[in-house]
Amino acid sequence: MVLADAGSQVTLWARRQELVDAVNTTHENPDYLPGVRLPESVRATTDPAEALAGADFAVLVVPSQTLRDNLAAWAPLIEPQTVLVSLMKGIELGTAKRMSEVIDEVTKVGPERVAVVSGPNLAREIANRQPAASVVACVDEAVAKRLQAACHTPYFRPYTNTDVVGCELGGAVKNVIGLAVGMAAGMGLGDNTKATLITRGLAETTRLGEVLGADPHTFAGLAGMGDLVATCSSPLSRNNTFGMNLGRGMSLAETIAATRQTAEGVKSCESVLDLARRNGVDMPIVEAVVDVVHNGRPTQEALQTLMSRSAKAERR
Ligand SMILES: NC(=O)c1ccc[n+]([C@@H]2O[C@H](COP(=O)([O-])OP(=O)(O)OC[C@H]3O[C@@H](n4cnc5c(N)ncnc54)[C@H](O)[C@@H]3O)[C@@H](O)[C@H]2O)c1
Ligand SMILES: O=P(O)(O)OC[C@H](O)CO
Repeated sequence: MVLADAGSQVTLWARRQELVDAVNTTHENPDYLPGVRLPESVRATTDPAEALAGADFAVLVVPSQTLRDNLAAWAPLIEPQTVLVSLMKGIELGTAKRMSEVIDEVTKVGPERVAVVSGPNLAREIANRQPAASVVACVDEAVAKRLQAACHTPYFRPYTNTDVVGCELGGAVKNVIGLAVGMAAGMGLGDNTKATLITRGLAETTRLGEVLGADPHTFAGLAGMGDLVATCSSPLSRNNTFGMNLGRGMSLAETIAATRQTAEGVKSCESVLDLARRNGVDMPIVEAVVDVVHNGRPTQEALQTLMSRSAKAERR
């Protein structure tokens, strides 16, 4: 919708024929965004070759853990001019790779043809055309500027950045911190606890980012603090809601059953922790989330562990 509103002809790929038919005939995606009328210049197809033919940009947005397999099938269809754009906010399990790394590894297009869009961009609010800003990141600034122009609308304001690593880490780790903040809210804890988790969550994200070569300033921007604040304060956030259900005492199985859409932090908390450990970075909040989500640790115990860590300087 954003790309179409900015003037592009958009072809949406989807797996199910009935959803494609609904988008093409009613201009609505009834399963994911009911009540939102899509521009008529958005067409849908089940054929990836049709979606990719002649594309200036291919915007990739599937659950992060499914990207590699999907992309392997699409790679032969990607034309030499096409820039690959990731909207995904996850880290791959097993490899601990960011999505742009997976894209480059599978397609071999080179980092200059891989871009990332990340920021406080809850889909439902964007679909309602509420004002929002975002970051368009690519190591090649000229490519970032082209993509910025392609998604700039009166309600969507993209800023360019060349720090792909920082933008992607900001997006992936905020989902995990969103789970932690949701858990605290579900436990009935108040704003001091939530603000502490948000701020120290950003501190551990920045610590990881610096070791991986990101610009620490990125984490104070839209793809860092901006996205973290949106996710940690919104009832629309799947990660926040997922955490809240766990904090209220629902089991993991019940919480998964209650979650219709992708809450990336549930899987990515493990891969973020893996990435941190590979790089010798301490991420205690991420570790606590993994303990609760994957090791069945009660939220109260995980919180106690966090609060009983040794006292230290705020910056180290
Ligand atoms: N929804 C948001 O507000 C938002 C905002 C910014 C970024 N993101 C990111 O976008 C990514 C996708 O999330 P979403 O919100 O679109 O999730 P979603 O659950 O709403 O939609 C996921 C889509 O992927 C499809 N899908 C599921 N498994 C698939 C597979 N194996 N192969 C191909 N398609 C598959 C589903 O059918 C669905 O259409 C995530 O990384 C998320 O962090 C989401
Ligand atoms: O619903 P969430 O938790 O995946 O958050 C959505 C977006 O990432 C916010 O920018």
